[in-house]
Amino acid sequence: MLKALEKAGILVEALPYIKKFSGKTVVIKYGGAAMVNDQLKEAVIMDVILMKLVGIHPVVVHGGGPEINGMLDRLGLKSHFIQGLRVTDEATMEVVEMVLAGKVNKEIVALIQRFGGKAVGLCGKDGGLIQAKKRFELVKNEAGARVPTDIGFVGDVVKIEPGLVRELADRGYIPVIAPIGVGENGESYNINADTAAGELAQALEAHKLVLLTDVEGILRDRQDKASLISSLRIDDVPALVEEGVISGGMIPKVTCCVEALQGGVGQTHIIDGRLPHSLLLEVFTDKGIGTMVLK
Ligand SMILES: Nc1ncnc2c1ncn2[C@@H]1O[C@H](COP(=O)(O)OP(=O)(O)O)[C@@H](O)[C@H]1O
Ligand SMILES: CC(=O)N[C@@H](CCC(=O)OP(=O)(O)O)C(=O)O
Repeated sequence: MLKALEKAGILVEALPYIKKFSGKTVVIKYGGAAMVNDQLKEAVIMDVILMKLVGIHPVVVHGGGPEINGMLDRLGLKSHFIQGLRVTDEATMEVVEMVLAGKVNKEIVALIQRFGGKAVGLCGKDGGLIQAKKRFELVKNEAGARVPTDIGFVGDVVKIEPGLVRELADRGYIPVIAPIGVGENGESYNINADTAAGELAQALEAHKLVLLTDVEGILRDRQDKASLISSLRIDDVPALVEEGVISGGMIPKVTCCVEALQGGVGQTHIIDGRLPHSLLLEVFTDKGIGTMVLK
């Protein structure tokens, strides 16, 4: 049990951070891998609600990769990834949209409401929020050259229309956003949730972008927790990707941090969403956790 003085100390420690972030936007990417159990989900949601109550504008962008895999599995469809991105044919796109915009999005909204917050769920189609076009992923061929490769209905963000999100945030709501983009002809695009979060953070001129995931942060050696890279300069990122230290799902994460910083976002962090209240620790305490990617 914490003694009263210690509890007070914790609150006092939070004060400068509350003051610093009041009125500022913090984009939180809540990944499927960090949504593994209800207890953890509730802890994340409570942190987000607390942020809102002290005057910060949290915006949640969620993933749901494992949920999509589960549903594809039940339907007898295969999951296939290239460089961390799901190869998305028409049937897969239908499932992705149903799971992300239909199921996961509304579950998060309901949870926020249940714990006393106010939330509105959107996908990138609502109000033209995330406008996208087909992405051609650069993939190394046998000769080692990077060639543009068709991976189906995977989208690149063309434009973000952030007005609606700002209005909702100003009116006391926590916007919850599913990473589905809309094309010129109203077609849907599957956008990696980290990428969508990074783009939204830029468009909203966010103070901070926090990516919650299922590892401690960026590890130099994935078998060794002690090898956590606690701060990483953007200039050092390409070499770590080239060496294979950063691979798979970590590639879109670190790329989106780099782009967000270049696009004016103040701070970017990759933290462990499995650790209860990691978000709170990151935002309100002196104790840095996870990996901070910085300019
Ligand atoms: N250097 C690294 N450090 C930590 N994790 C890494 C690294 N390189 C690749 N990864 C992988 O990236 C994963 C996180 O990405 P992903 O599975 O897409 O998570 P999320 O669902 O949270 O977006 C980790 O679980 C790990 O398997
Ligand atoms: C193009 C692409 O890969 N889209 C992702 C979108 C969901 C996502 O990013 O979920 P996590 O954050 O839980 O990984 C997918 O289909 O899995």
